[in-house]
Amino acid sequence: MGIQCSKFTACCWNSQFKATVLEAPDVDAAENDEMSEVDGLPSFREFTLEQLKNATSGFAVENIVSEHGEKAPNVVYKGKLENQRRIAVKRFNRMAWPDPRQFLEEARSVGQLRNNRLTNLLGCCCEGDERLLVAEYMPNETLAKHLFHWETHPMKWAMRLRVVLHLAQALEYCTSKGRALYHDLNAYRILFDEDGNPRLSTFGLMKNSRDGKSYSTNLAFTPPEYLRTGRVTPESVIYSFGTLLLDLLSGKHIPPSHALDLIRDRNLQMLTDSCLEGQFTDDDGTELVRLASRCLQYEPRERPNPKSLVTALSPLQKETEVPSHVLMGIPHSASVSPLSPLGEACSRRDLTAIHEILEKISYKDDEGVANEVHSMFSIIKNYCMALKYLLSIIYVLLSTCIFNWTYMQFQLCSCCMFCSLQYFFLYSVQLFICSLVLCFSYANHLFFG
Ligand SMILES: Nc1ncnc2c1ncn2[C@@H]1O[C@H](COP(=O)(O)OP(=O)(O)OP(=O)(O)O)[C@@H](O)[C@H]1O
Repeated sequence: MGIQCSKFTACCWNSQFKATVLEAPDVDAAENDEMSEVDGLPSFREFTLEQLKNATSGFAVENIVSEHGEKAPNVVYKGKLENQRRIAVKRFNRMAWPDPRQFLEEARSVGQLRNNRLTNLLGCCCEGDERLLVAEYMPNETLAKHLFHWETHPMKWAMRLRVVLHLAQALEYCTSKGRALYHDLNAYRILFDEDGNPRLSTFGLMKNSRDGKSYSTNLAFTPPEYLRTGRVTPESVIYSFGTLLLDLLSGKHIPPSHALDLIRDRNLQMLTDSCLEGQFTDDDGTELVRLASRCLQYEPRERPNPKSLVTALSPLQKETEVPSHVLMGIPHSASVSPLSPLGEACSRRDLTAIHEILEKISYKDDEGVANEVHSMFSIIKNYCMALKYLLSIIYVLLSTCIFNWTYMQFQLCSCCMFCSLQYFFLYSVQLFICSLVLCFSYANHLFFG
């Protein structure tokens, strides 16, 4: 049963949350393999700059999707490959990856990951000064948009729980594949796919560092060890996971120190999003606050690992049978009839694309229709030919009769045998010549078409 947030303030909070950190055993490889199956996704490849220029209409401004595009040194574009697959292209600043080999090595390594909790990396491009990454395109915006800048309705509690579980599963998968270091984990790195399911951006797995240990960050709330050493570790990622739990609980990006103060003072009403009133129980609220506190431990070793996050979050899930797009209230791609490539080309009024598609597809697909049309035309042609011969015969017979009648009027006398014979002879010659003409034109048709 749901409770009011004020009741939630009475939830117990004590030092046991700080003291106990249950570390789950290492991730089971078989389980991960099962999770990593992604149907119909091509393997990682290298693209030419020309291909990515074509896909993004020459990196057109209207294709920029980065929500903080003007300020950010790296820009993300949406685009479409020749095979109509939609992609997100991250174009790095020229200084980001000076060494092309290092960039390629990193991209190829991240490109081996395949999991439906990730925006999988489809390829990269490394030509001249250009460094580009290509990932699956996520059409339903970022967590930041849905959590902090929602327009129609706030994100439901059940969906918030699903987001953190998917995120924990994504981190668990990456860790199991030796990529535990995720950079700048924040609400802009979580994107929603066409089904409204949350996914972790693979762009956060690619960051350059001169010494392989020190990284720059654009996190608003950095882990304490980063402030001390300038270095990030897998435990730093869990700290950022804790800040994301606070984001989801509060609907705001509040400083962790402030949140921990509120938790210590048992002032949880201030911590939780007022939009969530009545949507969660005491126990669930307490459990999530407890988990956030564990992730935000000052000592990195006291924070949980991704596996134990999954274990803790799985039983909290609500409305598991309801699809994400329903919980999110977004239109589903399956309910909108997708346009065929030809339909899309027509809607864009792209004559070149229409011509190419017709050349590629129509000639093959419409071969049967073309054959039928062709045979229909030959039948009509044959009928026309027959009609032509019939008309020729009628014409010859008629003209012969007229000729004979005229001839008789002027030449014949009524009793002369000679005249009768002459008449018969002329008539036969005319018939013979007519037959010859007909035979000749038919033979002409047969042999020369
Ligand atoms: N696969 C994707 N599909 C759709 N949009 C994406 C995708 N990946 C990223 N974006 C958009 O681009 C924005 C920037 O993504 P990115 O991962 O580059 O973050 P960033 O903070 O700019 O990274 P950095 O500063 O490390 O370069 C995201 O917030 C999102 O709006």
